[in-house]
Amino acid sequence: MDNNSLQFTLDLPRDHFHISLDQSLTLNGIWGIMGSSGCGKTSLLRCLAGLETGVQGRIICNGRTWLDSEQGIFLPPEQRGIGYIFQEARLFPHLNVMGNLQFARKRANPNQAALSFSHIIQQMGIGHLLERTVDKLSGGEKQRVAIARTLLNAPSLLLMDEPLASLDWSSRLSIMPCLKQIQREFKIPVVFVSHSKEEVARLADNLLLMHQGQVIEKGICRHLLNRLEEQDNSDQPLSALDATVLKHDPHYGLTTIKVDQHRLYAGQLNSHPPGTTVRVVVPASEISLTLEPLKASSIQNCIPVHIASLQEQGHHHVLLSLSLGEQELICQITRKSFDTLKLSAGNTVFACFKASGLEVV
Ligand SMILES: Nc1ncnc2c1ncn2[C@@H]1O[C@H](COP(=O)(O)OP(=O)(O)OP(=O)(O)O)[C@@H](O)[C@H]1O
Repeated sequence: MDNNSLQFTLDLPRDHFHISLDQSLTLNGIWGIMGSSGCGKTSLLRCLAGLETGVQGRIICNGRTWLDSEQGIFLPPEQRGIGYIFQEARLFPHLNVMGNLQFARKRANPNQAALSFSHIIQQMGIGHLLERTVDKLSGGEKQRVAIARTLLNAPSLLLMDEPLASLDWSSRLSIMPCLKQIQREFKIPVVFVSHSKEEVARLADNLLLMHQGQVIEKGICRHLLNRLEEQDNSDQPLSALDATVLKHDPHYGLTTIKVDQHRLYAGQLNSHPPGTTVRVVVPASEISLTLEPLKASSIQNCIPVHIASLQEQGHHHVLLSLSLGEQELICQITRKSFDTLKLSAGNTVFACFKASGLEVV
C-alpha cells in the first residue's frame, strides 16, 4: 500500500546498542512513541526527518523513497514535506508572532493543499498574540505559535518530539484538545514522542513501545495503555476509552456518551455533535466498586462489569481491569476495600463514577 503508509528499515549505531527498526505504519491519526529514556525515540524521529546522516536502511513514505542507503538516496529534510515540532518552540526571536507565521506560509510545502491561515490561528487560539514579540510569550503560547507555524508549512506528516514536556500541566491540558482537533480536522498524520502516559492516553490512536533501539510492542493505543502491566508507579493509573456522543442535555449540562454497550454521563461536550467519536480518559482512582447497583446516589454512572484481571499495587492498593465488553477500564481501590468486598477475577461488580470523573478529549 503506497498511500497513508510509512515504512522504514533503519540501522543506526548508538553508544551501547543499535537503533534497529523494521516497521510499517498506517498513517492515519496520531502514532505515539513511548519507551524509557535513551531507548531511541528521538533518534527514530530524527531518522524520519532526515536529520541523521549516519543511518543505513530505507524509508518510504506514501510511496516516496526518502532514504535508500544501498541506492545512495537520501532526501534532505526540506524535501520530505514534514513538520517537526521540538520540545522547545524554536521561534525566530527577531520576528513577532505574525512574522513567524508569515515566514512559514511563504515556505509552504507545494505538494500539499495550503491550510487556511485564519482557521489555524483560530484553532490554536493565538489570534490575540499576532503583534506580540516572541520574548513576551509564555511557554505555552510559544508552543501554540510553533505548532501553528508548522501547520502553515502544510506538512504531509507531523513529527512531534515531546512538544508539551516543558509546559506545566494546565498549559498541556489546554493545548492537547487543540492538537486532537487539528488532527481530526486537517487529517495530517502525526508521530508523537512522549514520556507521559497521560498525554498519550489523550492523544494517540496507535502506539509504538520501544526498548533499547527496538520496537517491543505496536498496536492500538488504548489496548496497550489499558493493560495492567503498563500501569507503573510513575504516572497515575488510568484508562483511555473510545466513545460515541449520543445526546446533549443543556438543562443539566450533561452529555450522554456510549462506551461499548454502556451509556454514560459526562460533563457537557457542546463542541462534539451527536455521532462524533471521542476519547475518554478515566483516572483509575475515580472509580468505585459496589456489589449491587446504586439505588439512590448522586453518582450518575453505575455499570455492570466483569473483573478481567487484577494486580497488587504496592501494599495498600489493588488495580483491577474491568471488562466493559470490547474495552477495559482500569480501577484502583484500597486493599481494605478489596478484602471487604471479597473480590476475585471473574466476578461481576458495578463500576461507579461521577460524570465529572470522565475527561473527554
Ligand atoms: N548523536 C549521537 N551519537 C551517538 N549516540 C547518541 C547520539 N544522540 C543520542 N545518542 C544516544 O543514543 C541513545 C538514544 O538516544 P535518544 O535521544 O534517541 O533516546 P530517547 O528515547 O529519545 O531518550 P529521551 O527519552 O531521554 O529523550 C541514547 O543512549 C543516547 O545517549
